[in-house]
Amino acid sequence: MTEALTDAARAGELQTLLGNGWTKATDRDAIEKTYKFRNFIEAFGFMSRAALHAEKLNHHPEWSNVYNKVVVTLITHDVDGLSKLDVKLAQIMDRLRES
Ligand SMILES: C[C@H](O)[C@H](O)[C@H]1CNC2=NC(N)=NC(=O)C2=N1
Repeated sequence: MTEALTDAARAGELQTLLGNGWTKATDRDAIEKTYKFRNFIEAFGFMSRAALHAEKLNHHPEWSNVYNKVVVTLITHDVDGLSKLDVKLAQIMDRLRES
């Protein structure tokens, strides 16, 4: 069972993500980011690569795509809030975005 994000991780890794384009959702304990790409193929390529990581982690994003934009929300449904899996997937997505 995944556990809620610790206070230490909230002060550490989570703050780093919040300085890197992620924002806290206003209505629940989740983080959100909009990635913008040059075109649909690049956006969809990002989603395909992120999907493989999500499946491997058994941790899945809430997301949507319109043309060159991918809007991502990360939350751990099992704890109804953030866990270290959300931090991990956010870090992976940011890394994929740069590659
Ligand atoms: C049964 C399965 O392991 C769970 O439903 C997993 C799948 N993917 C998940 N993804 C997310 N974002 N949160 C979860 O709690 C979650 N739980």
